[in-house]
Amino acid sequence: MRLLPEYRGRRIRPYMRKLNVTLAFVFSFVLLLPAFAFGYVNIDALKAVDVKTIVILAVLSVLAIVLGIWFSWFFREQTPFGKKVDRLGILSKYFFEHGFYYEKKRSGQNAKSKIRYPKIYVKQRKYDLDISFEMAGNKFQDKFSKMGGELEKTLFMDFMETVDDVKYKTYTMAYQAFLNRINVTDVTYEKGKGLLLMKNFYWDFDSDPHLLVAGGTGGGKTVLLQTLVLALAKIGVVDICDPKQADFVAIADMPAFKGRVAFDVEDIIQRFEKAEVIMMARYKFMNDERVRLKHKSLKKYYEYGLEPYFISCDELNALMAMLDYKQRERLDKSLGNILFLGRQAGVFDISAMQKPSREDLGSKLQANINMRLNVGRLDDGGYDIMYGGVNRNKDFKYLKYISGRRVYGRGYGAIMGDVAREFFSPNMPRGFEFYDEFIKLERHENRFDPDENPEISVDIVNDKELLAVATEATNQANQMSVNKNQTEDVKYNLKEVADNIGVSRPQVFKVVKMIEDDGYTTFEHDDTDKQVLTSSEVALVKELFDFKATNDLTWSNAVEQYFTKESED
Ligand SMILES: Nc1ncnc2c1ncn2[C@@H]1O[C@H](COP(=O)(O)OP(=O)(O)OP(=O)(O)O)[C@@H](O)[C@H]1O
Repeated sequence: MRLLPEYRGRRIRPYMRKLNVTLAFVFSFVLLLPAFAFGYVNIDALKAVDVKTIVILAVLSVLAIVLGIWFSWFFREQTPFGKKVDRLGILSKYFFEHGFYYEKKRSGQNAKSKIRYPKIYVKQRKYDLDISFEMAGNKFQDKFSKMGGELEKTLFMDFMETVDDVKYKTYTMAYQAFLNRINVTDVTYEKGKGLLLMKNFYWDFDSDPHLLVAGGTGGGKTVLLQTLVLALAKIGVVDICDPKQADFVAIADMPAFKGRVAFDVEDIIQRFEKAEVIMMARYKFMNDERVRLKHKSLKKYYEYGLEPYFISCDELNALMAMLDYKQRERLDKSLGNILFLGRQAGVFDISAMQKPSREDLGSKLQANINMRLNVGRLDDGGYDIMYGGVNRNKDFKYLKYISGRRVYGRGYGAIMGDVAREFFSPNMPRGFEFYDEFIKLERHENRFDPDENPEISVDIVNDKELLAVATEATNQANQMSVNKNQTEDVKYNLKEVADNIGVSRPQVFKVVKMIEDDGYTTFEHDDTDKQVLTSSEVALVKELFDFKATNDLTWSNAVEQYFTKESED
């Protein structure tokens, strides 16, 4: 039970729309004080119309006004506090210009009418802000329920998600994603979290298998792909397909990649066919181990001591354009099986393309790639294929410059079904050469690759029994979105849960509390009585966020329907 109303931040008021003028006025006034003092001291000269004194006073006054206006601009645009103040002004102006106000006529013929805004609050944090709109019968409530895109345009920020409660609808908007950018060399794998791509942004391939990277020419797709290859080759084997024979030519003879880079169309198709063999050979090994260890069901690859295996392909559009009908069929079959069955065996695909297209991907392939990143510019259709219906109203922006500097590798990222968030591909520092890093990589052996182990038979892909084992394991894994055994001992506090999901801590707190209060489940509490969640509980909360977004529900409805649906299932 709550004794006090929830603090939702600063209320937006009509006067705030004139904050920039007010600030300029205040700054100018302060700076005019020396001019006034000068005038006061030289009052006699002024009375005597001394030209020199008048000129000095005029210059001082003009300077004070110009400086006052500049200070006001500098404060609002360049200081963190000033930016917060500026956002209040921008929002107030937006609500005024779009008629989101009540007007009360005052008595008297020429009296101005009084303006009042509905209750709108802004809570600004370091990386994001919440804007809460009062609904509860408010005449603007229909408009307030579709504000995501408008707020993005108005504040030039990234819409993350909405949370509904009884009276308010709250939009979370993120800014300064740029500050979360990391360097290429900081991209590392963290157990239980995945590959760190940005501060608080991971690709957890074990729970969100396969990655699609898209972006127009020069957007930074290849640099991102090289970054991924560099980080992933440290934790497993990476095979590479480069149909344009461009960026990976130099690494083909390096220890970690020798015999693992394909350029010709036929070689590339064979590489995908071999990746399917590798996947099935891993399933065979895992299943034999399952029998030996007397496991009831097949666990994930790392439970049997295996490292992940990745197959990456740059320029998928170009590759598809080069294939004849037969080749396309072969590629679709192998890639399709890898995308569908790869997760449990730790076999992951990374595909990069200039322009995501339904023909090149096919709906089956597309549906099984869980993680999406784009860098540079895409057209509307491209964003739609990448991020789906949940993001249809999102205002995807293309930024070439930030603070006057050319920016590379900016785009969006999301797990399929989530709201896309602004993404900055890890920064390649000046003077950094991938070549120097690739050459240092140690070779990880791949005992499931028929090229590297003659005992592996390519016919394993036709083993019907093994296929049944793989399919069943996949179906089971798909039902349980996170394998409980993996990180049962790792506990996440609510801040970590929020970071993992990409939402704010208060939102997670609210959902967790609602689940507990409604008696659906209880979470463990730490010494300070704060909830801590296991990874499967994190997955549950995340699924709830997805469920709410996909079905466009209020939180209480989402929680209720989600758990009733679960128990019916
Ligand atoms: N993350 C980054 N950090 C710093 N610079 C980058 C980054 N990404 C790209 N660049 C700069 O942009 C240039 C082009 O990037 P990249 O080759 O990755 O583009 P692309 O999208 O693959 O284009 P294409 O499809 O034509 O090959 C790079 O040579 C580099 O100078």
